Amino acid sequence: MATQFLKEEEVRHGEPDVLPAKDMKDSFGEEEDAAEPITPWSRIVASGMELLRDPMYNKGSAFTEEERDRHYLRGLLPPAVVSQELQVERILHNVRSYENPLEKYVAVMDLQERNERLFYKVLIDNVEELLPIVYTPTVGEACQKYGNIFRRPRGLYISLKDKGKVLDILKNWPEKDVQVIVVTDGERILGLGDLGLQGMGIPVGKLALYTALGGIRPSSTLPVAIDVGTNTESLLNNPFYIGLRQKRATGKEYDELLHEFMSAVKQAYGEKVLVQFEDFANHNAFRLLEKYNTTHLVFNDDIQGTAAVALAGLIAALPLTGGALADHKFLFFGAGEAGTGIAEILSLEISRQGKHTLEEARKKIYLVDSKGLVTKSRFETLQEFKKPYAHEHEPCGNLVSAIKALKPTVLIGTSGRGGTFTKEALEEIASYQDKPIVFALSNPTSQSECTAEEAYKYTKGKCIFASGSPFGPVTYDGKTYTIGQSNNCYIFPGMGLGCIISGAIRVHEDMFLAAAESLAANIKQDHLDKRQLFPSFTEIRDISANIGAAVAAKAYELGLATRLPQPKDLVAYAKSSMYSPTYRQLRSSLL
Ligand SMILES: O=C([O-])CC(=O)C(=O)O
Ligand SMILES: [Mg+2]
Repeated sequence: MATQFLKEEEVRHGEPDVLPAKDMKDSFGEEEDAAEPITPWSRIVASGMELLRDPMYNKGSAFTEEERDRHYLRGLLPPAVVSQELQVERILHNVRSYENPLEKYVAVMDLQERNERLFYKVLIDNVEELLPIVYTPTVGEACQKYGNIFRRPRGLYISLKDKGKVLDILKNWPEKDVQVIVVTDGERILGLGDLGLQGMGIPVGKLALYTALGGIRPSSTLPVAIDVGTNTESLLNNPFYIGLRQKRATGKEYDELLHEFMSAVKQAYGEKVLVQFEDFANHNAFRLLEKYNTTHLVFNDDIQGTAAVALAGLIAALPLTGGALADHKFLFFGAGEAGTGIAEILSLEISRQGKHTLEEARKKIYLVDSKGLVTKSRFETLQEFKKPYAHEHEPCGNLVSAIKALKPTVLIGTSGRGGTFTKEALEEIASYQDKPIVFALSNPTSQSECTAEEAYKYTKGKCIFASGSPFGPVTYDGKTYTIGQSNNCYIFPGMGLGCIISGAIRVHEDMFLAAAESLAANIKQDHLDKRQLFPSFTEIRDISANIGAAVAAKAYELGLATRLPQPKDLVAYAKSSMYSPTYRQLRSSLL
């Protein structure tokens, strides 16, 4: 009887996460009517062994006696019926028994393939412990070895071989109501470089966080990896590599595939699907964003998400340093997506405070790239995105000489190069500045410009520190500091939620400013006492709801929202729209 069908109430995003009143009654009840119409929120799911093999509906040993009888599961499961809470404990027990983070990653991601609600319950209830596993830093190692640990495909793989067929590929995806896509071409995965198709681990991980942190329904998320080849020899020579064995296509060939994808996305899912560009190399990231942000609902996480989160950290730090943002001098080490993205949002925020023009604000910001300080004398040869920061200044060949010459109060690492905030550099900034702000934002941990411990040690406990990858607390000179993680995962889930609940059709930079301000507002005196610039992840779902509401409010204000009328209480509406991983009852139907 494997063909018997069940239905589960499925809540769509933008609809509050409650069932219509008539369906609130216990769905096991005899009142079930075969002729009952299927609501727009219903889904048809198989029963018996097929049900156990379907990660969206499988509850494993948590299926109740009644469900086992009703849904043809008796005998297919061992007799012990356990609660979801006990299942969570069991999973944690197993995950903790592995010492190697990559083994933990495989164990947790396997769960996502078996039992999706349990996966999210484990993740949501243990977010601080598991974030470094499903996300930075372990996801970086997972991508490096993606071919070796490959078990089951997840997401859509679109390669040069598929040119002309991209819409057909989207049609192969089982979900029709996609609301958020994260797409990468794998050319700059974290600070690990070109990992080709193995970069797929990043969209998969980011979207797991859209659900766990931002409450986006898993079935409405779609990870995509675009395969145009890789220039990484070790991957091309690895028999387990999962992508095309060729060097990266560029120019017209690349642009055509990307364009076909972007057009197909709109055709398949409409105007309101959010596309997050992730881990593209600089030479494509800026131009793709510019090309598509007037026609699609898109943003680039590494430029704009990273920028908003860093801005939130800088705003949060002001009570510690005193003064306003405009009173600081900023030096960026690394002038790519993150560096210039932060520089731009920072200039915008300073200019919005009314005392400075955008031009004046930009003058407070200096960039160091691989050739040294970005100066006017280099203007002609600079990439476009660096040009606003090419100021009149003597050349400085390296970071330390730039610190000496400029005496910045804020030092931000976005270089993708580990260990580059040397003892000398950190000692220098602490030599003239009482409370220097030092952000080492590159990921994963191996690429962080310095460790939290080094930052406190070499500045003799003076610095106010944040990092892109997680670090545990640091004790220096008898004081213990909590290290805030300036990672875009504080922003993108709330940004997605805000776009969805408002039905936004474009992402505007002011929506990122609103998100940053909302995040910064979580930092209170007790955080500042520990010099912690970002809140703990245990509160992240409420924080995401607040960010979502702030983003949505801005979208309404800018006339970019299509879901009308505007809900009166956006925070309550955001919260009620969030996915909950608690098991739902399956209803018997269509007998
Ligand atoms: O994934 C992360 O941890 C943050 C990010 O976008 C990157 O480093 O590229
Ligand atoms: Mg990224």
